[in-house]
Amino acid sequence: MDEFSFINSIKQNTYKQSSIVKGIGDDAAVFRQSSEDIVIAKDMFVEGVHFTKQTMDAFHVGYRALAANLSDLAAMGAIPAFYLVAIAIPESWSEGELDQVYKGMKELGEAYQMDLIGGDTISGNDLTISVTVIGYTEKSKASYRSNSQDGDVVFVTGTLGDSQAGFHIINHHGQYIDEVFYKERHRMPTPRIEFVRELQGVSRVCLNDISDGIASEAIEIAQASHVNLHIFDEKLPVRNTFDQFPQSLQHKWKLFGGEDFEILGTVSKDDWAMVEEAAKKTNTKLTNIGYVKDTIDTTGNVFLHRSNEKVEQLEKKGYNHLRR
Ligand SMILES: Nc1ncnc2c1ncn2[C@@H]1O[C@H](COP(=O)(O)OP(=O)(O)O)[C@@H](O)[C@H]1O
Ligand SMILES: Cc1ncc(C[n+]2csc(CCOP(=O)(O)OP(=O)(O)O)c2C)c(N)n1
Ligand SMILES: [Mg+2]
Ligand SMILES: [Mg+2]
Ligand SMILES: [Mg+2]
Repeated sequence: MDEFSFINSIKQNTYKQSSIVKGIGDDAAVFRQSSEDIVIAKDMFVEGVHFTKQTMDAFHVGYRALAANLSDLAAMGAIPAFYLVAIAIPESWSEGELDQVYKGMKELGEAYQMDLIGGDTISGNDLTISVTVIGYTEKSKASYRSNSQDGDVVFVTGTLGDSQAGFHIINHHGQYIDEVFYKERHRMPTPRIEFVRELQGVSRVCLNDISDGIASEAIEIAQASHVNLHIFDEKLPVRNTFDQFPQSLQHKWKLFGGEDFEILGTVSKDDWAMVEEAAKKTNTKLTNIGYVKDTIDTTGNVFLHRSNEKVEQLEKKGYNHLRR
């Protein structure tokens, strides 16, 4: 294998998106768009930081790298269309493994009619994948973190803490219930594209996806919208077998764990029924976990109401790459 035969091997023969003018094979890709807003996001996925050969198979590496990026498109309410992949490949990764990485990406990409339209290939010391995704929304319909308002309902999809529970199971030998579910939530998270696309009829919705833990993502919404979020610990959705783990770990994983790639959002009370309808239609678990309160004296804070009536202000202490 050399660089160019590798690129040839990953190149699509045909494209699904009708807006494509030039895909892989020139200095850049070209697509044509006239009436929608273009949405672009990039997330890296790096050996030793996001995964090791012990925590994931090559297929999962590709799948998870693209899933995290699709989750960011979901958080904008966007329809996925294209992706570009820059990859640094160590000598220790075989041709067969690389093939599996791209198979993982392809499986998810094809599920959303996405085309791989470019990227870059180099050799490197740790497998590093940098994905760029491109999607679109109807004009002015992107769901910004700054869209939250006083009185909104706070909601979250799916269950929380699963990915870190899966990571724990992978790294600690032992007997666990529901092992397959938790491991898969770590390796093959579901970007909530279908659900957010059903929210198009809602006039204003605020969304953020949970990569660093719900506390961190909730604070991002509170700060961008200049509001306070109040969430109830007892309402935070967890898997029915989550109580097999020590309580302190449950608390840590569901609030600060991250990598669940669920959607945290807020919407007006009047539109809550439409969100419930979207969840039902797309078979997505949805939970009302609290409310938004605008006060004159403080904004940008998130308060966790505990079952003992105690209220604590949450810190942004989820996953943070440059915390030193
Ligand atoms: N090195 C960088 N250069 C430019 N923009 C960046 C860089 N890192 C992050 N960003 C931007 O900062 C914002 C927040 O990034 P991030 O916290 O990674 O979001 P998310 O958790 O949704 O992936 C995004 O708009 C992202 O594009
Ligand atoms: C080997 C390994 N160590 C640690 C983790 C935990 N971890 C790594 S990155 C991360 C946060 C999410 O990744 P990030 O790059 O911050 O995604 P973004 O917020 O940009 O979407 C977590 C919880 C892991 N998944 N694998
Ligand atoms: Mg990011
Ligand atoms: Mg995000
Ligand atoms: Mg992060």
